[in-house]
Amino acid sequence: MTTCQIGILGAMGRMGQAIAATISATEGATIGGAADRPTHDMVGKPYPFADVTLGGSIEDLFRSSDVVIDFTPPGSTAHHAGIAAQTGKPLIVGTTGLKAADHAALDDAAASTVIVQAGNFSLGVNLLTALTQKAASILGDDWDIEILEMHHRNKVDAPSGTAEMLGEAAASGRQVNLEDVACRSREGIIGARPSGEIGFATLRGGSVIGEHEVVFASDSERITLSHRAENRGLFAGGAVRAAVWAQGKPAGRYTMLDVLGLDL
Ligand SMILES: NC(=O)C1=CN([C@@H]2O[C@H](COP(=O)(O)OP(=O)(O)OC[C@H]3O[C@@H](n4cnc5c(N)ncnc54)[C@H](OP(=O)(O)O)[C@@H]3O)[C@@H](O)[C@H]2O)C=CC1
Ligand SMILES: O=C(O)C1=N[C@H](C(=O)O)C[C@H](O)C1
Repeated sequence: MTTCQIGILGAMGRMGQAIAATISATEGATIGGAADRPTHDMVGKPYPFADVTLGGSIEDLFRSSDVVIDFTPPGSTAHHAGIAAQTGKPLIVGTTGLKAADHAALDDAAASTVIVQAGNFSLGVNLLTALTQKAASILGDDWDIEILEMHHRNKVDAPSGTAEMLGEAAASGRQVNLEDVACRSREGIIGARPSGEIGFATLRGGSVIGEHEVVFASDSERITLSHRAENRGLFAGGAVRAAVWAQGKPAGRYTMLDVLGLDL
C-alpha cells in the first residue's frame, strides 16, 4: 500500500494541530510537511506534532507532499489555489469566509488539479445539508427558514461556512438563488419578515467548537434540524479522508459529498 504524504497548511492552528493528530493515527497517511504563516515564531523549528521542521513556504510544502490540506484564515485561498494549479497537486480547502474571487480561483485551479472544498468536513453536517434540502423542497413558503450558528470567540468570519452550506441547501430545495432571498443580519425597525426569506443568526462566545440549527417555522408547528460538533477531530477526519480520496482522481472541483458518495 502506498503512503499518502499530506502537507498541512496552517499547521500551528487549532485545525492544523487536529489534522496532524489525525494523520498520525491514520494508516496509509503520513505528514509530508507542515507550514504556517512565514512570520510565525515557530518557522524553522521542529514541528511539535510530527518529525518535520515547520516551514513558511507554501511552494516547499507542495513540493514535499502528495496532497495539501489548507485550514488557514480567509484571505490567502486564491494564492494557495494558484500554487496547487502550478504543481498539479490536489488541494483540500477547509478555510471559510471565502469570497466570489476565491471561488473563481478554485474553479480555475480545478481545470488542472483536484480541489476539494467544503465549509464543513464532518459526516453529520453533510448529512444535515441533505436533510435540509429535502425538508425545504417539501415545505412551502408558508414555512420560514432560519439558520442559527454558534462558535468560539476567536472565529473571524460570519455567518459560518457551514451556515452558508445549509443556506445553499435550503435555497436549492426551494429552487431559488440564495443571494436573492438571504438575510444575513437584522437590526432596528426592519418590518415584517418577507415570505420566502432565508435568515441567518450568528452567536459567538467561549470555546464552542461549532453548533448549527435549521429552523422551519409555520403558523402552527416548527421543525428544528441541528448538529453539534463535540471536538475538532471530526473535521480533521473528514479532511484527511478527502486527501486520501483525492489522490489519482481526475482534475475537478469536488465537495465532501463527493468524497462521502452522498448524492443530494
Ligand atoms: N471546513 C471545515 O470543516 C472547518 C473549517 N474551519 C476553518 O478553518 C480555518 C482555520 O480555523 P482554525 O484552525 O480554527 O484557525 P486558527 O487561527 O487556529 O489557525 C490558522 C493557522 O493558520 C496560520 N496562518 C495565517 N495565515 C497564514 C498563511 N497565509 N499561510 C499559512 N498559515 C497561515 C495562523 O497563524 P497566525 O495565528 O499566527 O496568524 C494559524 O496558525 C477557518 O477559516 C475556519 O473557519 C475550521 C474548522 C472546520
Ligand atoms: O471556525 C471554526 O471553528 C469552524 N468553522 C467552520 C464553519 O465556518 O462552519 C466549521 C466548524 O463549524 C468550525
